[in-house]
Amino acid sequence: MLGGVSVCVLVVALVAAAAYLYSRWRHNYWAARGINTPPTLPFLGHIHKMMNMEPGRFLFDYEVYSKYGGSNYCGLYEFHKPTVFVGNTELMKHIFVKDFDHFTDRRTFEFYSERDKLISEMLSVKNGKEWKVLRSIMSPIFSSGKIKSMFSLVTQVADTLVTYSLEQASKQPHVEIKDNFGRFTMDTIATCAFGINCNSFANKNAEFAKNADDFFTYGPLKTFKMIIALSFPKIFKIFNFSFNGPELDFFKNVADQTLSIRKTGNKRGDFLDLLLEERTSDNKENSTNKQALSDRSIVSQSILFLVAGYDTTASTLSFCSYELAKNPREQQRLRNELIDVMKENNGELTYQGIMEAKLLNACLNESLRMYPPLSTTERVCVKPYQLPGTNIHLKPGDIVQLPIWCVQHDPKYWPEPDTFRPDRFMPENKNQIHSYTHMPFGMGPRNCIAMRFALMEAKVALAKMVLAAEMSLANKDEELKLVTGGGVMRPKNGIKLILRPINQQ
Ligand code: HEM
Repeated sequence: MLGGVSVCVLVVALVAAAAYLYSRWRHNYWAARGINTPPTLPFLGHIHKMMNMEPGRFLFDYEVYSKYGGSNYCGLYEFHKPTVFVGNTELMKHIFVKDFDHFTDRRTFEFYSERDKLISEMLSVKNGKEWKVLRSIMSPIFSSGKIKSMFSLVTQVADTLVTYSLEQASKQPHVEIKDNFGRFTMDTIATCAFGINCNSFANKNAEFAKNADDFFTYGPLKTFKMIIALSFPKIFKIFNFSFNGPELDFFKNVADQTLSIRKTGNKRGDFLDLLLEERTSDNKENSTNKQALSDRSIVSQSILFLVAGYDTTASTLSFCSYELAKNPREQQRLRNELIDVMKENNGELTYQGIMEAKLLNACLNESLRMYPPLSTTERVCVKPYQLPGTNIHLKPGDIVQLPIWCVQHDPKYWPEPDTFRPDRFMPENKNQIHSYTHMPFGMGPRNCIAMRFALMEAKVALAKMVLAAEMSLANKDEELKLVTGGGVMRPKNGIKLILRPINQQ
C-alpha cells in the first residue's frame, strides 16, 4: 500500500513527466516540418539565449546562422512559440520589401497601466493602418531639408562635446568616451525633440539626464517584465504590471510643457515644431493628420526619439572612435579628408561639406557593419504566406527574426569581417557590396525613420572630435567586451581613450 506522501510524490512525478512530454511535443513543431532548430531546453525553448544580455544575443544568432541552417532559414522557440529565423538575403528582400504587405507589423506589447499607454502611441509599436498613417505624417520631418534645418542645433552640442572632452583630457589620463557621447546624444535629443537645453555636460545630474539614466537602466526586474509582456501578455494583464517607472512621467511633463509654449507661436525649428507644422499643414490628408497627431501622440513621439536615438547613436559613435583609435592610419586619413573639406568651405565645417565627406561616411558605415546597435530586427506576418522556395507556411501573428549582425559578419559577403576597413564603403568599391548584407538601420518601408538624422548627428560629432584631437586607446591590450541592454549593443566597460589636442602639438 502506498502512503500519502508516496502518492503525492507519484502525482508530482506524473504531472512533471506529462508537462515535460507536452513541452517536447510543442518543441517538435519544426522537426515535424523537416526544419532545423538548435537544441532546445524544455519549456524555455531558446528564450534564455535570445534574452541573454552578456555578451548579447548576436553570439547565439551567429551560432544559429552558421551551425543550424540560419544562413538560409531555420526555426526557433520562444518558450513554446515557434518563430522563424531567416538569414537568406533573397528571402530577406521578400520580407522587408517585395512582400512587405504581408509583413507590415512589428511585435508589440499590450500595455494596460495608464503610464505605459504612452508607449502604445509610439510609431515603433503601432501596427497596421494606424502605423501607415502615422509613418506618412512623420516621414516629412526626417527629409534632408528638415534635417539640414537641425544642423546648427546639433553643431552647438557637438562643440560642447569637444570642449568638455578636451578639458577632461587635460586633467585626467584618459577620457571615458562612451559617457561623453551619451551626454552628446542626450543633449541633442533634449534640444531637437523636447526643445530644452539639458546641458548634461555641465551637470551630470541634470534632471533630464538623471531620469534618462533611470529610464535606460535594464535590471533583472525590467528584463523579467519584458519577457512576461512579450511571451505571456495575459499574465501581464492579470497582474496589472506596469513596465515603466515614474521617470516616464518626467519626460511626459517636459514634453507637455514645451508643447503648450510652442502653441503660443514660439519656434525653434526642431522636431516638435515640425510635428506641429505637419498637424496644421494644408494638405489633402489634413483631417486624418489632425486625428493621428493628437497632443498625446506628439508627446509620445518625442519620448520615442529619446528611446530610439539615445543609446543607438552614442554606441555607434563610441564603436567608431574605438576603431579609429585602434587604426591610427585610418584616423589620419579621415582627418586629412576633413581638413580638405574645410578648406573647400572657407575653413568651416558646413552641412554640405560633412554630408559629402566620403571617408567620414565610410568609417561610420564600416563601424555600423561591425557593431550594429540593433543586432536583430523582426517582422510579424499579417496575412498567410509561404516563404518562397520553402515549405514554411506562416500564419498571421507568426514572427520572423532577421539577423542583421550575422549577415554583416558573414565572411562570404565581408572578407575578414572583424577587420575595420572603411574602404569597403568608398564609392569605387560600393558595387562589390551584395544587397541586403548591410542594414544597420533595417530595410524597406519600416526601416529606421530617422536614419538621415542619426547619420548627420554622428558625422558632426565624429568630424569635430577627429579634427580636435588625436585619439588612441588607453588600454591597448584590453579586449572590447560587448553587452546587449534594452536591445542595444554597447561596450560593456565603456571605451577609454587618450585624447591629444591637435592645435597644441
Ligand atoms: C545610429 C543610430 C541608429 C540606428 C543604428 C538605428 C537603427 C534602427 C533599426 C535597426 C530600426 C528597426 C528597423 C527595421 O525593423 O527595419 C529602427 C527603427 C526606428 N528608429 Fe532608429 N536607429 C538609430 C537612431 C535613431 C534615432 C536618432 C531616432 C529618432 C530620432 C530613431 C527612430 C526610430 C524609429 C521611430 C523607428 C521605428 C520606425 C517604424 O516602426 O516605422 N532611430 N532604428
